[in-house]
Amino acid sequence: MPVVDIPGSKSITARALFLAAAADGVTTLVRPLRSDDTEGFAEGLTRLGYRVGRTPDSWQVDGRPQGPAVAEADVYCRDGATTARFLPTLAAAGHGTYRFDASEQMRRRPLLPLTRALRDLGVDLRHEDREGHHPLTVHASGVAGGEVTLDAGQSSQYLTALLMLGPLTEKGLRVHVTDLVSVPYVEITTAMMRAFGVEVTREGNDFVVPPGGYRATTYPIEPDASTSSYFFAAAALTGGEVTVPGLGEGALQGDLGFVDVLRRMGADVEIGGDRTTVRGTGTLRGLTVNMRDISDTMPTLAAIAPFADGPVRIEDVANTRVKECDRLEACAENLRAMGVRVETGPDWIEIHPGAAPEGTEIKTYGDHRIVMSFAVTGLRVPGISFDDPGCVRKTFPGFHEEFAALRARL
Ligand SMILES: O=C(O)C1=C[C@@H](OP(=O)(O)O)[C@@H](O)[C@H](O)C1
Ligand SMILES: C=C(OP(=O)(O)O)C(=O)O
Repeated sequence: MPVVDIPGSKSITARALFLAAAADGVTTLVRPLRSDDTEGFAEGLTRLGYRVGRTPDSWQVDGRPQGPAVAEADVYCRDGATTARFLPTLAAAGHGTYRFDASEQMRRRPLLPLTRALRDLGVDLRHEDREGHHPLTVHASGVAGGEVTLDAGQSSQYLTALLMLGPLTEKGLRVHVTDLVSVPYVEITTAMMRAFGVEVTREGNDFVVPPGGYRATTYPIEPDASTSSYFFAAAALTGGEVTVPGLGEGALQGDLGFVDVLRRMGADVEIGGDRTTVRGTGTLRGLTVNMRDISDTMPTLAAIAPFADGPVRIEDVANTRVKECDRLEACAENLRAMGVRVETGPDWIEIHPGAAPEGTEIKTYGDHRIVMSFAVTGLRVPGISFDDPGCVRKTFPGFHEEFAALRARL
């Protein structure tokens, strides 16, 4: 019975770094994710003058409720959207001139609703080249707070950034949200803010955050639920069994809900107090599923869909087009290269199982999830390779070794 130790959650590590930096006192992150995204986040904090101490199993952050310790900084956010969207927001609460840039991939990804909201709150924020994209400079002089309207229909990260900024403002924040995707990620944010001493209240479409700052704490990081999806999918696809410890009934991450999709398809799923087990049964039913809440697992499902007993239709995932790549088209293109019939629309993909898929070199577009998803397909299709296998470093540098070890045990 393979038990797989999954590295820490990217989303929780990024939030914990932000909240720790903003808190009064020293916070310890226990078992943070060590990957390109989170190392980039920690490096960004260091550039802004925060002290981040590291041991193999924990990171310590000296909080600075008054904001960055330096008056000027140049921060490179790499490929991380959490870094690229959360750090400029944190910096806005301080006093100084902070420039943020990112990789080509991240520069293409949108940011405008967040930067508009920050400007509406009085932040002097200037985009260098293209409005709503990196690079950008924040001329920070603190944030008074008040009311602001936000369209988070493209990314919930805009809302998370503003909510986490709230306690650092003088008056607190009321964010009126006109649209919102990836709702469970906002629930991670509010649960974590509570652990750092701040209660966010919801009044209809308004999120209300009190002023007053954060309290430092010791924060254990859950294993990453999105990363776990590849291992759970592997069990469902091969008739094997996979247990992930540390992710159970009380898990913060909505992406654990991917196991409910596998259950609907025919897998046996057990969610215990502190672990989750998926057992493949040999049945993989086709289905129609709305993945608006758990869209990082859309490629995982697309990658096993050719083995279902009927069409798999994934709906309401328009924003997967503005992730590390256009994931709907990347999944469709790679499945077609394997000989699978696929259709896509503005916010959906439909995969039609047919003849046995053929091996191909997967076009990854530098997207870690395209690699990890099609590695699962590779359990049933000989001859799958990747044009850029190393891009898994974004969230799981050891993925290929761990997955090979699982493969040998399934
Ligand atoms: O807040 C977060 O940590 C994340 C939110 C989601 O993004 P969107 O809200 O842009 O869908 C998710 O896809 C991303 O991997 C991490
Ligand atoms: C979309 C993702 O990352 P981010 O938006 O945090 O860069 C992801 O990890 O799938």
